[in-house]
Amino acid sequence: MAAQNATHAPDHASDSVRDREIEAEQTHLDRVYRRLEEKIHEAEFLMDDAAKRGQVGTPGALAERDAQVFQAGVHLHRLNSEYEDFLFGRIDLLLGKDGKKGPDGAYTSVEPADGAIEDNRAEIAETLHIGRLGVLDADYAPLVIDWRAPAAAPFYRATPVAPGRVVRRRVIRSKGRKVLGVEDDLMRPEVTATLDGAELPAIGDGALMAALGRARSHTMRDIVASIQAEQDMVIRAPAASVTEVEGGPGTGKTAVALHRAAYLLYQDRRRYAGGILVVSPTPLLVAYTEGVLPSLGEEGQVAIRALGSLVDGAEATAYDPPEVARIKGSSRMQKLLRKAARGALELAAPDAAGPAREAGPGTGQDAQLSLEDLITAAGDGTGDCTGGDAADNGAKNGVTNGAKNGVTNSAKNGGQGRRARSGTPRPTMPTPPTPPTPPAAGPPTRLRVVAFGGRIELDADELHRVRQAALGGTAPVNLLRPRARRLLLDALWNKSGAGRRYTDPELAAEARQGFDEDITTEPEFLEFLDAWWPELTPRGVLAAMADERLLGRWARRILNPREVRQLARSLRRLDEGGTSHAVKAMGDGHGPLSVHDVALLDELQLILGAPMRPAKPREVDPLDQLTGLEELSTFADRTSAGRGRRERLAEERTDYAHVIVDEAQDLTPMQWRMVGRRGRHATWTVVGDPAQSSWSDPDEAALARDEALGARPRRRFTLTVNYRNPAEIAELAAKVLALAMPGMASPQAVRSTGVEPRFTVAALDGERAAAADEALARATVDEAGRLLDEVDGTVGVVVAMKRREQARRWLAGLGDRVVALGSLEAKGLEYDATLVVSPAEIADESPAGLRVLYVALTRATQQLTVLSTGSDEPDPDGVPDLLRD
Ligand SMILES: Nc1ncnc2c1ncn2[C@@H]1O[C@H](COP(=O)(O)OP(=O)(O)OP(=O)(O)O)[C@@H](O)[C@H]1O
Repeated sequence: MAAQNATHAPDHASDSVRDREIEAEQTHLDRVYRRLEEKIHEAEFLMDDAAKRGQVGTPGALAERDAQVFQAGVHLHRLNSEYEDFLFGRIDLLLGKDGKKGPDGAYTSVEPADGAIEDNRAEIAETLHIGRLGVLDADYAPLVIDWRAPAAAPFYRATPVAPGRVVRRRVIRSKGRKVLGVEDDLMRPEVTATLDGAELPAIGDGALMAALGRARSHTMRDIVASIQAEQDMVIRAPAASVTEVEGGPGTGKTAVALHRAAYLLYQDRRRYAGGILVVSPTPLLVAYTEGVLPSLGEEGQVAIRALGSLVDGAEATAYDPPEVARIKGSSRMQKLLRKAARGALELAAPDAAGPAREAGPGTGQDAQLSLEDLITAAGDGTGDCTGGDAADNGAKNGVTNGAKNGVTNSAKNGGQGRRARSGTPRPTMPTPPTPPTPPAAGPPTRLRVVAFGGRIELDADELHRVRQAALGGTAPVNLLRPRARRLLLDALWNKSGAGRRYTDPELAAEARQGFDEDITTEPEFLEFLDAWWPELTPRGVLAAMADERLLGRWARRILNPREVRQLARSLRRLDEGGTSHAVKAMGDGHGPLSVHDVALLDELQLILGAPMRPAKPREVDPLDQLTGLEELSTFADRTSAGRGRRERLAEERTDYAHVIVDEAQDLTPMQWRMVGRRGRHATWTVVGDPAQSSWSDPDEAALARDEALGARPRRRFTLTVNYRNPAEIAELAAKVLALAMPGMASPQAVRSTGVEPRFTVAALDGERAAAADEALARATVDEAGRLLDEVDGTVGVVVAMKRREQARRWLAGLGDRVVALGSLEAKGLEYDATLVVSPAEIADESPAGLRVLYVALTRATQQLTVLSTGSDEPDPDGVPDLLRD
């Protein structure tokens, strides 16, 4: 920790010294802007020159340069108006041990030269300014060092214990082109240092405290100006393999993970052109954090996605009740989904009412029938692929005379225009004058073809056997269709007995080839195949699982009957119309998804196999194209134009070069599998806090996590300082931590505000439920209003999940500084003030309830109120049972 231990002069510098220092920084900033303008002029000159000299270079290169100049102009304009702190830091350094300079023009030595300090006096040998991008002057001397460059590392790492060459670290606050203030930390307070003969002053109360004291908005800010040493170690950790970071609430895990993404891109843009994925637990946390990377100059290659939106087309925000989430998240689902996918084949094709089925005669089935029904219904004449009469007609018409002599004359006989091949027998399928069959669901239960002048039929049992044979092994169900087709042909061929008629294997093979060709080019056969082996969709299969009877069969020895009931009931949501029979659901499944459904969809995608689609060309990253001036992009630029692009990039990619998992403690085993598939070849940064886990079976999740990360070597870090909560709030939260995870250490709060948490009580025991709710509503609104008056920024009201909608209604009139959150939604977020409503309700909601309550209690940066109901058993001071000593 640098600033925490650093000595900052307690604002002893007089106003005139402060003004002088600000003036000096202003002069430097002006120089930087002048240099940026020069660079734009240079680019414009190049353009002009190129135009004068005609087509020098390829048209593509000229267009690129044109775009570059245009972009640079736009960016400069925005830099002027929008970049609050383009230049934010400065370090004053002693002479280094060696005189070597790095590529950024700065001296590389970490340690000071012998004799750099004598009698506690020293001369500053080098001053570096740190900013969001690097700028060199015309002589290649550094005007600004990019915060990610090695030369900037001492700005973050130096501490009074290990100051290296740093004497003073300064944070500069600016807006647009104007410097507003400076905050200094002295790393060697005992040394009197001079710069150009004048003593080096120290101004302000220290940068970290200034940053932490600022009011919060609904979006996270970058911490680039005040990254602390232990955080910097994580951000700059080598990219290889897996970086795991643990730390309590408010230790900066999310901030560090995002800064690390920017650092990795800076270090090796080519490598990470494969994209960086940041996985967040909730859309709220995505919205809260998504501005950080653009403000650091990076966004084009980073996709931030919530767990509920990780699968294209899925946008889940609903939460399952804990007992259902527990089932859906468990790794037992893998086996169940495999069974369900195979079982679902027996149900209707998704387009069961579509034209293909109408074209195939006799495929009608009672839409409500399940597999058993379908099989027992076989043989009643409704499940044919080809109508019996029609088949007879075909035979009578002499379309086929697969005769003993093996000569086919279907072409001669005008048989359906098939290609005639001498020497091969000609099995055929007739094209019967079929009356359209009413749309129906359920797979066909009989396949009938006409070949060799006779009818060949596979009945329901035979078809079932063929299906089982095709399903052997673990290959994706949709991709097994060619195999099923081949096995069907084998079965038909065997049944025809034609194979026995040929003693000459060559003739037999030729006959078989003709047989296959003729049958498989018949529309009726293809229609049969479509209906009998439909292409399954993940949503369709999931919806089919809403049928409790079917699910019970598929889940035998996997779930208990209670779990089957709970799961089936939950999946009924997918069947929008509410008609929950499985067959209809198979063609439907487009109802709202829960967050946990998404991992199931992803697993099913794997089990079913994606239909082949032409590969989309990968988009070129504009950052790769812009050379030299690429650094000059700004926040507004990147957020507006970037969003659409970011979404497209995320849509196209399922495999990333680096995966960052935030709040990793919350991923269920099924979610780990989903995320793991997106980083099969990736390096990883995984941040989390076991004490905040809302998942009830951490061992199972740990196993799934290990599988997702594979055998890659891991590097572990622990963050120990809580930058969010004042000590007063952290102390209260620690009481719940002691209950939730006995023995687990709390992070150390970096500051204290002197404001103790407040306790109030809404409703007392014995009140009727409606009256108690009203009292709770009133108390919530009153207290939220009071907190809004107390703080300048945001107020978060955290309630049990079951009260989420209710609380939103209660608070609707208080404006947008206040937000109502279900306890599971509070993950990762922070507010100036937090109101936690009924700790007992939150804790009782799930087996991990105490940990969820711990999360709720650690969201505030300034003030916390705990509002109790009767069930909290508050003492006379309003302190609920759970929070007493
Ligand atoms: N070095 C720093 N300088 C200034 N602010 C910081 C620093 N480190 C963290 N913070 C601030 O502390 C707060 C907590 O950070 P962050 O959300 O990243 O913590 P976290 O460990 O992810 O917390 P949680 O586990 O509760 O989600 C944020 O407001 C962040 O900006």
